[in-house]
Amino acid sequence: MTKEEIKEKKRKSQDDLKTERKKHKKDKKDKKDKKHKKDKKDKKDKREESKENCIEQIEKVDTGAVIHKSSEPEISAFYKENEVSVDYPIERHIQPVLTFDELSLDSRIQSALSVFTKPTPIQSVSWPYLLSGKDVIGVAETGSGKTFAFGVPAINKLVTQSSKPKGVQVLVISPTRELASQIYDNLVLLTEKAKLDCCCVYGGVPKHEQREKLKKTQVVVATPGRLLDLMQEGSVDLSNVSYLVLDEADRMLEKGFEEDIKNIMKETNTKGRQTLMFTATWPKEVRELASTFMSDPVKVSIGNRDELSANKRITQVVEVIEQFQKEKKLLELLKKYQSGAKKNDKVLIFALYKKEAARVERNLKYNGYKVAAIHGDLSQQQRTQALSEFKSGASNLLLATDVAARGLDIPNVKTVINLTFPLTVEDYVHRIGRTGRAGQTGTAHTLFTEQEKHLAGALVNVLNGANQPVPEDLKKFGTHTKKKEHSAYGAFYKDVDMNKKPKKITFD
Ligand SMILES: Nc1ncnc2c1ncn2[C@@H]1O[C@H](COP(=O)(O)OP(=O)(O)OP(=O)(O)O)[C@@H](O)[C@H]1O
Repeated sequence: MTKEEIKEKKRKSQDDLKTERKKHKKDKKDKKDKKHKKDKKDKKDKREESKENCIEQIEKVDTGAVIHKSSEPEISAFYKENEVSVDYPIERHIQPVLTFDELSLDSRIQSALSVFTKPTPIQSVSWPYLLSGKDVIGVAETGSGKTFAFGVPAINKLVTQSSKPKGVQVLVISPTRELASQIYDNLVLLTEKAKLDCCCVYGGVPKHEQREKLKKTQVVVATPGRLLDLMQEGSVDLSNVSYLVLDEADRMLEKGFEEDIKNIMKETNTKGRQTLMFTATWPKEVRELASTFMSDPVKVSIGNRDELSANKRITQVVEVIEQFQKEKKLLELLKKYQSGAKKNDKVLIFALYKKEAARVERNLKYNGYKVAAIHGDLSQQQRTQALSEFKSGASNLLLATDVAARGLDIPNVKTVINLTFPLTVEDYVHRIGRTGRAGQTGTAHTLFTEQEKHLAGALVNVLNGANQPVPEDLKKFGTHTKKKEHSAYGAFYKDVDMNKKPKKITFD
């Protein structure tokens, strides 16, 4: 063989090897894709099958607190209409309660519920499990009555106990002071009737009063930081806590809070504890960690919440603009959403960071708007006052950072304006969920800039999932996930991929 021929042969065998490798890689990818598709299909089939079977097989468990009255067709229609899914062995499913008549609670609790006509879907499905002592993960849209979903069984458990409850028995942990305070306001409606004490513990206010209240209370609502502080100084004993709730559970299980939660949980009655997690968004990243705190949990979800999804009663408008156009645009939007017949409509504006919020607040005031603000640079007293003015309607414009994104139940917020897009699309769903609550409708108007293009794909999915129009300008960003420094926030800016854990924001 000549030198040339040898060379040619070598080149050929290298080419063959390359082609072979490419083919192998492609086969591997095809196989993986096929498996992924098959797994997805199997999962879907399983869900459908479980839905079909569950009507026939669900137990009419006698919890003492539930008298099942609804017929199979009624339940079947309810499951379908509300897209209920219960993740639990089919033979251990319990039938939901569709009316308050099906509950046999302590009469004082029952009377507190009489202001409502019927349970919300998350209450209907989770109550039978909770009343029978099970650990529950409850996932339902924003504003769907989750506080009473976990609160009613908690207080009913206390009042129906054979012995008088001693020490702290029920503990609810929430990520922000405002939310803790709101949960407290709801639970007090139940505890007052039942002649029990309830106390709210959060930072930014003196400890003395909280210490005194903790000595005699059975129910505590707390933010993690202050609670740990009081635990460390020996002002609170959690060893009798047998009903523990993490509200906004996905936020509570994020990196920054995780350690605090572990430290709190280990001080509770770990053997006899019923553990609950409630949230509107349940990303994959926290599911495994959650299971380490729970025992044989039932996962109840309302609406198709496997995919991140927004409340469908909210009209979502997304506008792609340039960064520099934002503040002018905001003034136009306020004219649009607060003029004529809409003059007194409540509008909630979200900024991303407190510096931005402070600047926009000044600008709005300069333009003659009476605006209340709530962000981390303000004292707790200022925050509380701003929120209560907005709640009562004394002011109809509130500017907030993500401190107010989750859980806050403010009546009649007609419009949410996202001046700057949040760090994650989960936060977007929570923010816009401040409108369209308790069956009402609302509008969310979002200003989106190129700085956030890495979140465009996930946002498009949320818009599609709620049958909302997707602007062409947004589609142009595709599903880009490239890391990039934010021109407005520079080094403070963290690019958050939907597949990674979101950045922790400390509110406590
Ligand atoms: N059975 C019911 N019928 C009608 N309204 C109800 C019922 N239960 C609770 N509500 C009301 O619905 C509103 C929203 O409830 P809640 O704040 O518990 O929502 P949520 O699901 O916790 O929302 P988020 O995810 O934003 O925290 C409250 O004003 C509450 O009083």
